[in-house]
Amino acid sequence: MADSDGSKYKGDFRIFENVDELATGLVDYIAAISEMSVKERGFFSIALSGGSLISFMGKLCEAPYNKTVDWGKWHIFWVDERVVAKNHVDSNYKLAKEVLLSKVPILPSHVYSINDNVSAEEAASEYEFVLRQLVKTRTVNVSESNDCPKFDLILLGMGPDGHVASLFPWHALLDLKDDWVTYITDSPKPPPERITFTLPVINSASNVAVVVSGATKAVAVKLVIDGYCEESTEVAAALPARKVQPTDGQLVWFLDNEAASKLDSVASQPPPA
Ligand SMILES: O=C(O)[C@H](O)[C@@H](O)[C@H](O)[C@H](O)COP(=O)(O)O
Repeated sequence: MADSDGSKYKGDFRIFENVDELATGLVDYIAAISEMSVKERGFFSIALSGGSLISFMGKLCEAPYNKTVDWGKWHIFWVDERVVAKNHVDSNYKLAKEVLLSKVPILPSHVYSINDNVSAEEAASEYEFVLRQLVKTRTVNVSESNDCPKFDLILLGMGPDGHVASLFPWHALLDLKDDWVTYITDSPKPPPERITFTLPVINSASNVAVVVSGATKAVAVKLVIDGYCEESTEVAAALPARKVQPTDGQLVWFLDNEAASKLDSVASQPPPA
């Protein structure tokens, strides 16, 4: 189904029986992009969202990934982060550290967490400054079309309202064109204060993966991918996830059967050989 402007939502869609198989498919994909990025650039720049997505990444601590991934070349960022102390239960950094960062030999200097001692506005500004330095050194690649940072991989979750990162339906942040990192103080999903990448940065990535599981997301998944859902009065085009369309990167959705249960026709496409 196309949007009012006739655009059809494009992407690859991988549907898995259950979350365990989804997690395996996801970490295989991450390991493959890591290997390709390190071979091509000598670095792998990956940006993480929060939520259940991170629990799936725990498989990277297991064989064979713990031995085959070139962890020393990883540079880890956050697509969005709650403006709380880094040891707070709501911190995406804390979540990623417990599940992955504390269990694999990623260099601490390659882990770019926010300054948790300043306001949301200052944290966003500082994070963007750090990012601009890393684009200058090409640790993070740059998009030829708009000078945005071109991450090797951006990992997104999606809320039941179709939000990604900390970009929520109908929010003014969705219209930002020049900022790379912005902030929100009225997040509908608690906690209220967060920093977040903007859509231009997300859509400049070489690879974007949207990782969604569970029946509670099925209506939003259908609205985003099919462009309509009889069970909802929501305007599909307003869902931030439907605005994720990488300019010249690859988009892959990782779905379990429950999240994909209302889709019309997306046949599960096996990963490339
Ligand atoms: O910091 C955050 O809250 C996230 O970045 C947010 O975008 C999350 O990824 C989705 O809300 C999905 O979360 P679940 O997968 O846990 O539902």
